[in-house]
Amino acid sequence: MPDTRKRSSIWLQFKDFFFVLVLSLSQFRLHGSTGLRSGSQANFFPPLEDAMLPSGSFNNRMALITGGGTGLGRAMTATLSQLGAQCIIASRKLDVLQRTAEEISSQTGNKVHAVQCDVRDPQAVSQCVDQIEALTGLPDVIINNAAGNFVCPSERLSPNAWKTITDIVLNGTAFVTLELGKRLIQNQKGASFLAITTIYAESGSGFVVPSASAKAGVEALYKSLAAEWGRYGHRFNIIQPGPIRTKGAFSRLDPTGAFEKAMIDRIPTGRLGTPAEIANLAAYVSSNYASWMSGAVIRFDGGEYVSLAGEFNELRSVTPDQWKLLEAMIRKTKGS
Ligand SMILES: CCC/C=C/C=C/C(=O)SCCNC(=O)CCNC(=O)[C@H](O)C(C)(C)COP(=O)(O)OP(=O)(O)OC[C@H]1O[C@@H](n2cnc3c(N)ncnc32)[C@H](O)[C@@H]1OP(=O)(O)O
Ligand SMILES: NC(=O)C1=CN([C@@H]2O[C@H](COP(=O)(O)OP(=O)(O)OC[C@H]3O[C@@H](n4cnc5c(N)ncnc54)[C@H](OP(=O)(O)O)[C@@H]3O)[C@@H](O)[C@H]2O)C=CC1
Repeated sequence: MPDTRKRSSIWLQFKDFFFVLVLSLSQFRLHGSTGLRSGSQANFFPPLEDAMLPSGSFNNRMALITGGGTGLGRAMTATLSQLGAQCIIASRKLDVLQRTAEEISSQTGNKVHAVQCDVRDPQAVSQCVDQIEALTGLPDVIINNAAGNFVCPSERLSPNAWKTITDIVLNGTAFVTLELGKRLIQNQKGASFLAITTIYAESGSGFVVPSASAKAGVEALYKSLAAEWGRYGHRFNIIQPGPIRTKGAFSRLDPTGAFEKAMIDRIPTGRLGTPAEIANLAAYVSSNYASWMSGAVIRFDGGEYVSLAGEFNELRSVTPDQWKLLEAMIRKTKGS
């Protein structure tokens, strides 16, 4: 390589390194020594971590949670198990599932089964449901939580990148829902289906376009089936979480940690959600306390969506002194 090209390539690598270093340092500074970030108003909205429903609410009930080995799915499994459910967690990584299953069942005393399944493959889904039928019988509660995602400018997406995300999120949810739905109908058994989408399923979002498209599809699927399959005893609901720090999500959506402060700044409750909070909501929606709830879309985001949407919300940063000036200017205006 000629010297000038070598020098410019080294400079480019240095620039990349410097960019990541600055982002990482800013993250360190923002996290402070506690590792937690929040706005001052977060003190008004402390997260409660204990299970909300009465103990035994899920006694004699079977719950399938896809992606239940990690993150939010794991928290939902822990809560349902604590409330008496026998849980089945399913995803690709059997070792992760088995570890989670053992940890949760040793805490709650209720059995948690681990079943390997790639939801993109309809045959694997059908075999997984065979396994579930043999282990516990058909479930009463189905939570479609498994997902794949990463931030990426759309012009950099390969066809396979698009297919991978939409296969996991939309096709995977459809395969699991249809396979279980058909068997439940055949057995004349009712069930609660819950899909975990996200707030941008409604608005769309740049840089996560396959995820936004697939999550919007999941919402259409669940709203449609809520209308069609009530006659078989099936309820379909949707939770749209805002940002909740999990390794799976944040390592792919905010790899340097630089965007977390911006998220918190625009969340009116001044903090991220916690896995235990969403687990309580998922448990309520899946329980018989919510037996009249179907076709619902529940946004659970500390107010982030409305905060992003309102044209004038940035005026929050105007100080009282600045308001005095602004008001005087506005009042001085006469006519149009
Ligand atoms: C903050 C509020 C809103 C938040 C919403 C959050 C929503 C979420 O869904 S968070 C959940 C995040 N969790 C996960 O994503 C867990 C599972 N993810 C994965 O396993 C992987 O990340 C992946 C989704 C990529 C699937 O893994 P798999 O091994 O099946 O695929 P690969 O063979 O690695 O990749 C498939 C094609 O995608 C391309 N690709 C992968 N990563 C990227 C990237 N960062 N940027 C661009 N393209 C990527 C990869 O190159 C493959 O394409 P090709 O090279 O053409 O074959
Ligand atoms: N955390 C957040 O801020 C938000 C999360 N969400 C949603 O919450 C849900 C959980 O996300 P979170 O816990 O944060 O992230 P995780 O990455 O921890 O969870 C995703 C899960 O999906 C499983 N999974 C991925 N691909 C497949 C596949 N092909 N077949 C079966 N299982 C699969 C993974 O297990 P394995 O690798 O073993 O297959 C993993 O357990 C997702 O639906 C996500 O879209 C929505 C909004 C915000």
